[in-house]
Amino acid sequence: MSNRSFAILGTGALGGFYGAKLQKAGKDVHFLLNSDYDYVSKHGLVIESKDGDFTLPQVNAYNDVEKMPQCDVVVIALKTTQNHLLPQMLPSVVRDDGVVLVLQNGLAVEEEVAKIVGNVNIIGGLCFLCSNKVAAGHIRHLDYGQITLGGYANDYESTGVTHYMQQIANDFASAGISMELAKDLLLARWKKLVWNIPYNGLSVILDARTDELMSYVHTRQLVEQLMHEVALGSLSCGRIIPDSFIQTMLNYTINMKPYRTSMKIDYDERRPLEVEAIFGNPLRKAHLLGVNLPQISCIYQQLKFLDEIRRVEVRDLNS
Ligand SMILES: NC(=O)C1=CN([C@@H]2O[C@H](COP(=O)(O)OP(=O)(O)OC[C@H]3O[C@@H](n4cnc5c(N)ncnc54)[C@H](OP(=O)(O)O)[C@@H]3O)[C@@H](O)[C@H]2O)C=CC1
Ligand SMILES: CC(C)(CO)C(=O)C(=O)O
Repeated sequence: MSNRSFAILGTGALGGFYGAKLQKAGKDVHFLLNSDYDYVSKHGLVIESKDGDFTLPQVNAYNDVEKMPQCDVVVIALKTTQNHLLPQMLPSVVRDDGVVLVLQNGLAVEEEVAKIVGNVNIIGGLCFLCSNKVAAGHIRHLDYGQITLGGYANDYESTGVTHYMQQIANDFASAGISMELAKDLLLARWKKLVWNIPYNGLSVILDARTDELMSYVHTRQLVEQLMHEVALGSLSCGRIIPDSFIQTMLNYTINMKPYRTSMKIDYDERRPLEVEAIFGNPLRKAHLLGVNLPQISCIYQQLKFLDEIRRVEVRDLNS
């Protein structure tokens, strides 16, 4: 067993789930919390999971990154809407020569991380996980859980499978998490967007669950068209997504339990939407390479409107 230490920045649906699994497997894990800090420092974490429920009555909880020890692996599990906090969080918690593991959805976060901490290894992880936080320190894992890891190098050059990726995959695998290693992080991120762009976007705009989007011919066609446009975006970066992958994602969703996407949950809960990481960054990357993605752009503009309206409502409610 390795003795690598882990810092989980954002102990919510994803960070709480994977962090708790790592601690249960005997790893040294440190959790950064926000509003749940008091509760979790007293009561720990409860994980309800389709793979078996468990509780951790005691965890290393922090409400200030400066109080955390420097760790070997720093897992970014905040919503990307909080990434403006990373410049003040990362430098103090990551060990020189340590690893920053970005488990968020979307594109280009690794580029932001590389600008903040130059002396570390950066790994991206694509999580096929359906998990929600249902109360303070209480995570409900509904389905799936696999993580695909890919190494980050300047401009998303492909790194192949690195030693660091292998070590971290072993740590997570020893905690019962299914792991896959990708040679090319940029391709892996575009592949994840094949799912997130249509379902996250349409679930909010059309007020629909995944099963509803797949039940009607018009929405199903729209999902498929958006998936093909994501593949065009990927191609603009020189990464080929085959049609068979799109078919696999459609089948995957048909077989999934009816699901409210993470963006839909955020919208319903009046939280900011991850529009820039999931839509804005891919659009800008493709645009810089001379490729416009009109259908994705149309979804992006509608989401920006809905997000802005919600933010104004929340601001007015709190003032
Ligand atoms: N949930 C899932 O199944 C999946 C999620 N993802 C991605 O993972 C990322 C995280 O999503 P998810 O876990 O669902 O989101 P959550 O909102 O459940 O978790 C984020 C956590 O970060 C905490 N946080 C926010 N600000 C701070 C701060 N300043 N200091 C400490 N903690 C803070 C929040 O605490 P508080 O609420 O108290 O502010 C919250 O608990 C996103 O990019 C998402 O797209 C990807 C695949 C699946
Ligand atoms: C694909 C899925 C459902 C789980 O990985 C997801 O990423 C999300 O809801 O945002």
